[in-house]
Amino acid sequence: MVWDPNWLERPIALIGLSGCGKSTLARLLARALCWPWYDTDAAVAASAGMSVADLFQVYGEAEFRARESAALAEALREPQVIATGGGIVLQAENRRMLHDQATVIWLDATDTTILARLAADAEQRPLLRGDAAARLAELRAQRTPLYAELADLTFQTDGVMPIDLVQRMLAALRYGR
Ligand SMILES: Nc1ncnc2c1ncn2[C@@H]1O[C@H](COP(=O)(O)OP(=O)(O)O)[C@@H](O)[C@H]1O
Ligand SMILES: O=C(O)C1=C[C@@H](OP(=O)(O)O)[C@@H](O)[C@H](O)C1
Ligand SMILES: [Mg+2]
Repeated sequence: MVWDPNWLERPIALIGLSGCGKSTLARLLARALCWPWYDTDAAVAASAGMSVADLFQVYGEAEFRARESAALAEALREPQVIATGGGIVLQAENRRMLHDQATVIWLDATDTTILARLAADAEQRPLLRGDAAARLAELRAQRTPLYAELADLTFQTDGVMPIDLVQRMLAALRYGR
């Protein structure tokens, strides 16, 4: 990682697998920076008038992905902290937008941590239904190279409270740690 003085001049996008803390951290980091925040999943749910889980079930993943790309494009129009969905990196167009227009922070956690965090919430994470551990392993294998290629900064979140992660992010963004 090489510190870039322009990191705080662009929208900040949080990427990573489900359960690594993107939605939680985006709000907290935005508050600390006095910036707005945006969650692409919340925007998609609002645009469809139904939950992400119901959208997957009724209209399918392709419809969700199209709405997700539109939400990302809208989010990148102003400086704010953006929580993406774990699959945002699947589409080349989304990767191009993130690379060109955002400071990208990759949040990671071990499978054990993610499964524990999401145990109470499996119904709202359609891609982890069924054998969640096996699905998570597949998603990690497919997506890790995509997250790694885009990331300006990376944080391992296991055992670190959100508020402490925000302090680490601020230090890295402002001073390169
Ligand atoms: N650093 C953390 N330590 C412990 N629990 C966390 C942490 N970050 C997020 N969580 C919890 O994990 C769950 C998933 O977090 P969320 O922000 O929705 O992740 P994502 O948006 O990446 O899927 C939530 O219950 C949240 O409270
Ligand atoms: O990993 C994925 O493809 C998805 C992750 C979810 O967001 P979180 O990463 O916030 O759980 C949500 O966008 C949708 O269920 C698909
Ligand atoms: Mg989220």
